Amino acid sequence: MIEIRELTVRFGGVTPIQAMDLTLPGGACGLIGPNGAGKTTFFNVLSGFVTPATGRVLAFGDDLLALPGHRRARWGLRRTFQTEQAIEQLSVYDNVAMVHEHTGGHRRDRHRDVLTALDFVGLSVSPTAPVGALGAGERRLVELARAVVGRPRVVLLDEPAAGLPDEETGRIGAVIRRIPAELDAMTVLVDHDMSLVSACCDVTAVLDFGRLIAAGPTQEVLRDEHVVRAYLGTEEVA
Ligand SMILES: Nc1ncnc2c1ncn2[C@@H]1O[C@H](COP(=O)(O)OP(=O)(O)OP(=O)(O)O)[C@@H](O)[C@H]1O
Repeated sequence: MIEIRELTVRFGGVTPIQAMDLTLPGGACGLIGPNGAGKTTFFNVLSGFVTPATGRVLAFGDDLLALPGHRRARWGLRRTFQTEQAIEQLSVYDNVAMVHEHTGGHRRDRHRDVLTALDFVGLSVSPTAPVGALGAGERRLVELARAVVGRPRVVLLDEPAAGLPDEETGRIGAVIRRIPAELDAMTVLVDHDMSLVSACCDVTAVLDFGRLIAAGPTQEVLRDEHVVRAYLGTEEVA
């Protein structure tokens, strides 16, 4: 569970998050909103790239903002970024092992944990293959493997299937859907693809230019008239 209280972020005159109060109950959660609504900024606050002006974030009761960024990773906070982070010249294995090391995984467990993560995401290429030689869908699976290796507790996913065709997006969604039950970690998915959000998230919150405008069971939220208006004018969201 993540509890956000009175969270405000300011960049000069821009306030991308304003007095946000939100409880993400655990399991599979979604966060949606128009471009510039503050979703990535929210992830940046949780992962330590941005310091908020005010507010508290409790993750499973722990005061996340009191921990420096590297301690949050060791605590079990993981994230993917809109742009791929894997290093093209390094192998699939080394790219995942690097995160295992950074997040405090024991060296003696590394081989097993890296192969387990690759198996979990269903990556069928050789672990020794350089990431630069992989196709777009496989590279996104490497990003997911990096986010789940070891012992994640909260996995933040920022448009994890961006740019992929529907079939490969479905494959990514199927992996994300398994994370809460099989890895005992909660997921928070930020995405503009409402079919992916519907498929992966039990509950969804909606940000609109710094303000939380809806939160609840995903199917109800996607039908909410305020959400439909904020997101797409008068059209249905999904
Ligand atoms: N480091 C920064 N300095 C100044 N302004 C910033 C910074 N980071 C984000 N912003 C601004 O904050 C607002 C929210 O941006 P953010 O990237 O969080 O939105 P988003 O909801 O993730 O959008 P998208 O769906 O396009 O990824 C935008 O107006 C953006 O220009």
